Amino acid sequence: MQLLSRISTRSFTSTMSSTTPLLKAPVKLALVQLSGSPDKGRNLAHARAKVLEAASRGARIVVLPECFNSPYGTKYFPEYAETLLPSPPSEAQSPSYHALAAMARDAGAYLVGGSIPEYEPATKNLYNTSLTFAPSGALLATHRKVHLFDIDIPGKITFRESDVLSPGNKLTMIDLPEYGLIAVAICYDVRFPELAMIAARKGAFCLLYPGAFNMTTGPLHWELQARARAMDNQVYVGLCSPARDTGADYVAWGHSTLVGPNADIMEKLDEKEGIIIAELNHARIEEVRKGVPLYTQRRFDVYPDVSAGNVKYDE
Ligand SMILES: NC(=O)CC(=O)C(=O)O
Repeated sequence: MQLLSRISTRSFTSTMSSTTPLLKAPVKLALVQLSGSPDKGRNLAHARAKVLEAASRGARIVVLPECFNSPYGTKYFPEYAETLLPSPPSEAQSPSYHALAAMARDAGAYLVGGSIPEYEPATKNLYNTSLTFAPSGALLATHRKVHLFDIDIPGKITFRESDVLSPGNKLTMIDLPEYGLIAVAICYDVRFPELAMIAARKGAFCLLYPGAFNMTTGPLHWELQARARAMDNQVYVGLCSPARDTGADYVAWGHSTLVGPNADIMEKLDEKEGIIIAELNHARIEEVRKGVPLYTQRRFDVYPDVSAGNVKYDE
């Protein structure tokens, strides 16, 4: 008995205090489900119009979909890829980077810029990369998709991002000074609960995934993944998809979804273009964690804490 209580006291130590406010002030988040086309210029202009619309409706964090500037597919990535060159006169080589920076600045909002195909000249590698900008237009973080989408479901879908892309090597957490920490990852990354768990234990209030599930995996797993990550971690989760284009090589499921910390669907779109805007607040996280106090009940004497040890992440 004595031994048990000694073990449990030690193992109940969480990496966070339950009184730490994860979300410092209520914030409106927008998930912008965009229709795309093969025309990169049109995609950037369209994204800009929708980001400004979301901001005019009060959103202070705006999220775009995976590969919002190009069609999604391995044959498109080399053609649409850009090298990330922040300073002028590189605008022509890096149009998406500069367009996103301007959108954030003109919207006066944090912008999780979906993802774009990226080319790194030094290594000649291609990545599926998400750029997050501050309301000033400054780049805050870069997330390269860590888990590449390689699946083979006979008769349904075969996709191998690793034929052309290289994986990123870190977890991405971003400090938004007025609000707190968010984590950003891309699509297939959502299927790996470790990323979400580590981010939440490090104090993220919201996990954001630009993503593009398809007509096979979308109905099966899209909502389930979002709700599972929220349920396990008692945080907000946002999945932001392109709108469905049945003429595209890869037909996206759509259904951008915002889930609350109790795994509740706060808002969900259908397959068409649209914008979700909803308020996130700390009181809701606290209420959920008080009711089901997972954060004080973990047993790291029985199993390891995945957020401890050798984790590569930006904070
Ligand atoms: N497109 C992806 O990266 C992932 C996906 O469609 C799935 O996991 O299903």
